[in-house]
Amino acid sequence: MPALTGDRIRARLADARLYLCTDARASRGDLAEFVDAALAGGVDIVQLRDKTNGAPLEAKQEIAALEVLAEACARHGALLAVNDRADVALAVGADVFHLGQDDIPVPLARRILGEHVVIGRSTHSVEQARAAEAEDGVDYFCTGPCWPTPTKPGRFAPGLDLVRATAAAGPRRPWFAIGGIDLERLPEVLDAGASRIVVVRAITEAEDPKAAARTLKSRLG
Ligand SMILES: Cc1ncc(COP(=O)(O)OP(=O)(O)O)c(N)n1
Ligand SMILES: Cc1nc(C(=O)O)sc1CCOP(=O)(O)O
Ligand SMILES: [Mg+2]
Repeated sequence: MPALTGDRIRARLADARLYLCTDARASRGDLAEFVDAALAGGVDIVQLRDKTNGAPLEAKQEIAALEVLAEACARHGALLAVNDRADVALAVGADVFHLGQDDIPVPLARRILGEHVVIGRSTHSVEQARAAEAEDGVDYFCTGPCWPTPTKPGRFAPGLDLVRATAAAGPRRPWFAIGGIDLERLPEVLDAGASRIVVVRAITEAEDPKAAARTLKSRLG
């Protein structure tokens, strides 16, 4: 179970604007410094998403990296997210659990995690976004990719049309635009109607992750 109650996690989710997915940075060996910088720059939610070799991390490595992220998130008052694996989310007391269209069904994740953990869903079409908005147990969803991205190779990009359609539907749940977003493209994403974003490379590949996060955050209102 997470350290915070579900109500407090959901209140923080409602205020969240900048969501970072990072790998474990095994080749650089700087995960603790990196995440500290990103959080100091204003990242609200950090997810460990490591598919570096096209496959997920072994559970032992995943948990070790999540412990590093958990300590930093607690210090900065940010939310910790786990991708794909409900057992791992439970083990590390994650605040947030993220599910794609091909991952375990939301009711099963809820059965494992209980009511306190926030559950998010990836969506790639208007129909999927509508379903995520309506499905019991889903707290937030993401729409994308806004642009084709090497971080998720082979994933068809519905583009900003999906962001526009999602915004026009006026979802009650928090939702994030994802995929190919960086500082230069951010104005187009905001113009399309998103107010929350998920990024990977815009911060993980930045020379100065703190400055990159701070600049993105400052444009997110
Ligand atoms: C916040 C967030 N949004 C989308 C995704 C992508 O999830 P999924 O489609 O299941 O793909 P993988 O990341 O598991 O490869 C995400 N992880 N996080
Ligand atoms: C992990 C992921 N999921 C996507 C989706 O559309 O669901 S796009 C994506 C990768 C986003 O990486 P970057 O910010 O480096 O383009
Ligand atoms: Mg997944």
